Amino acid sequence: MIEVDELSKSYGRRAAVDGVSFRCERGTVTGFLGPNGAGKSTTLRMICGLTRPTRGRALVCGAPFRALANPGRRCGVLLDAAAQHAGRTGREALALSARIVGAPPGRVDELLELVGLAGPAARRRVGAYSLGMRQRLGVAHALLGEPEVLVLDEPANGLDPEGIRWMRRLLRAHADGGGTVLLSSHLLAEVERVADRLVVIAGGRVVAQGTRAQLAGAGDLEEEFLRLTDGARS
Ligand SMILES: Nc1ncnc2c1ncn2[C@@H]1O[C@H](COP(=O)(O)OP(=O)(O)OP(=O)(O)O)[C@@H](O)[C@H]1O
Repeated sequence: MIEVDELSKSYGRRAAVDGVSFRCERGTVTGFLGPNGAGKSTTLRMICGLTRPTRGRALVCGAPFRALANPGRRCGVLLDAAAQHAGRTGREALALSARIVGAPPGRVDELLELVGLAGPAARRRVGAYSLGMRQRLGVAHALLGEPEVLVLDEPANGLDPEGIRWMRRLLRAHADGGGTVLLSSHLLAEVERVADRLVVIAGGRVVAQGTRAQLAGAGDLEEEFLRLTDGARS
């Protein structure tokens, strides 16, 4: 479970995130949606203890991320798939993280298989990976410690249609198994098919949250999303 309470971050006089509050319950996928520059990444970074809030707080499994004893076993994180060591093979990178998290030896091959990087792909250097392959490896890293919570920033970036469907099914299965998933996107179509709840952010503020039906009823969700975020694109 994730609890975000009045989370705010200012850079100088500019508020990147301003009083953002929402909850992600176990067994659900929450889509965190907003146009470019809305404050999604900054919010996710604060949830994961990488950016210090100016105000407010975020709890993951009941505690601030930085206070979790072995965070990789509670909360799997994929914030920037491009930020991975280019010189290691996919398998080496994952094996190294497995040791840090304390994952059993067999987990690396199991995950490479799960994310579609088994075989020759696992033996290639990460520097030669496409963005989609890096996203897959990033997801494997996030899943290493078998965490309850997953926090993923734009995980569908660079994935082809088959990859997007694979990601959707993986996240759905994680939530259906009792996990908690929070994923961001600036593309409504990517998240509306998998998310149980949507949190829409624009200009650093939450402008709507709820189920699809609560947000748009029988109407057009895309129209509603564009209306809600109109004027807040930067
Ligand atoms: N380190 C920083 N210093 C100054 N301003 C920042 C910093 N990080 C983010 N910002 C600003 O905060 C605002 C929100 O940025 P953020 O990256 O959180 O948005 P986003 O919703 O993730 O956007 P995108 O979809 O384009 O990735 C933007 O105006 C951005 O320029």
